[in-house]
Amino acid sequence: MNLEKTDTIAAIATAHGVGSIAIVRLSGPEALAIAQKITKKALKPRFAHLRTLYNHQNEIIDQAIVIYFKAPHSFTGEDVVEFQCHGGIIVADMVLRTLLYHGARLAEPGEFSKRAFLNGKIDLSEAEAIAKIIEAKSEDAAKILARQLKGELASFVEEVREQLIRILAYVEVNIDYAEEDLPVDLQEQMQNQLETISKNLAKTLESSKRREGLIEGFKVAIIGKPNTGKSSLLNALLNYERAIVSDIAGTTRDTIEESVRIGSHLVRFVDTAGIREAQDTIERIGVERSIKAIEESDIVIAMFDASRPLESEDQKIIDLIQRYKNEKDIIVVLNKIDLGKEITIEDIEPIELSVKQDISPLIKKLQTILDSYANTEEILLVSRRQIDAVTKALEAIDAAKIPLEMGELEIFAFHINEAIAAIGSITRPMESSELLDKMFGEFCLGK
Ligand SMILES: Nc1nc2c(c(=O)[nH]1)N(C=O)[C@@H](CNc1ccc(C(=O)N[C@@H](CCC(=O)O)C(=O)O)cc1)CN2
Ligand SMILES: Nc1nc2c(ncn2[C@@H]2O[C@H](COP(=O)(O)OP(=O)(O)OP(=O)(O)O)[C@@H](O)[C@H]2O)c(=O)[nH]1
Ligand SMILES: [K+]
Ligand SMILES: [Mg+2]
Repeated sequence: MNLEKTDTIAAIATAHGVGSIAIVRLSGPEALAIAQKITKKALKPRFAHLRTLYNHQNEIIDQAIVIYFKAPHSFTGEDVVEFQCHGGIIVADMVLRTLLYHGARLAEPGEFSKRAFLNGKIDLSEAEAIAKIIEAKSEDAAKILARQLKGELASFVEEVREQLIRILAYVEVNIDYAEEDLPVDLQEQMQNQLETISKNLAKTLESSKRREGLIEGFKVAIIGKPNTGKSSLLNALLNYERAIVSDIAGTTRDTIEESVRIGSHLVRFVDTAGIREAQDTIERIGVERSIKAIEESDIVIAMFDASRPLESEDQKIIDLIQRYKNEKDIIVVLNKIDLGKEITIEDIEPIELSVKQDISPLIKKLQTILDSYANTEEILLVSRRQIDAVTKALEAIDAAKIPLEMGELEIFAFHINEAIAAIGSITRPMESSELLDKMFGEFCLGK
């Protein structure tokens, strides 16, 4: 039993700055008593009361909406009182200081969420979603995290865990009671079930990696020979003159990266140095850099100058398109169509445009591709920690296959237990207080 007395904690939950309302949160066993000292009135659970707030010298400091959430029916699972006071930093600070004067302690970053976790109100995957939602940089990210916050990943974890436990149950019966080998049909059945679980986990890992851009932003590389208008396109996409544009071939020397939102998506555009015939080392480096940019991107925009016949430098780009067309979404753009069309490229359906006039056909195409990435029902892992846990579970299941074939049931059970622990750690790690401190310590203050 934990005999340590839990502190009552307080913090400002809203952003530090000028806004119309600021919220101060108070959580812990003394929350109600402390709240009554500042409001001088009783509070009914889950009612929005308009109350006058007083400081310790009995001066009026604000008129605020005060809500009491009685334990365990609160965000933290403890008694919680919220003060929704007038915005700006001065009033909220006075309210906070008064709460501290009456015996509350200033919360550590993430301490409200940590308490919610320790009291079983949220699991770790939900806590992670809360932390990330606050920092989401696109609607895509916020939507995926809202699904996780609702417990989607937690249900997936629970399902896989139960399947593994069921397999383990067969074995345990056999370790204890049977001298002879597992019946062949049972062994086969277990192998099949493990295979299904493996496939399911591998699919989740794969689609999470492929859709990392939903959280972090998708990468789009712009490649092409010199002077096709790559930097002009970057500037048009960003709506400001980020990159130097000139009629001198080889203007862009190093890759330039910049992010912009397209609809609900966050996109990071990468403008590269033009690919030229590799006569010297520096130019070969240019080709290698473009290859790297392609490999690191989700979508490739390959630019050609429509007003000039196809040149051997363009052929290098076409070769790259052929090489990567099965792995990447590639959009071929024939730029400078305002100067007329001289180029012909076979077997490719390009978008013809003039970056100087209108890039909306390209933006439309990008939006269609990005929408298709975002439109997914699949379970997505959103942190390194979650990806590592699934990877570990997969490895443990893999390691269990041979002992199962050999009838070494204890070794088999050991590995399946490893897999169960690994997958379970996504929501409920074997309580290591260090891990929890580290995780919740990265949260914002007041969360
Ligand atoms: N004012 C306010 N808005 C907020 C929060 C908050 O703490 N305060 N949240 C903070 O992140 C988020 C909402 N999350 C919350 C989660 C649970 C409970 C809660 O009271 N849970 C109780 C009762 C459930 C119910 O009535 O259905 C419980 O789980 O028992 C409150 C907020 C976003 N908006
Ligand atoms: N007429 C016309 N000129 C364009 C268009 N787009 C770009 N240009 C011009 O083409 C030249 C090259 O443009 P850049 O954007 O520097 O080309 P780049 O592909 O980044 O060139 P490097 O960085 O040297 O590889 C500039 O003079 C631009 O003004 C267009 O749609 N029409
Ligand atoms: K140029
Ligand atoms: Mg350039």
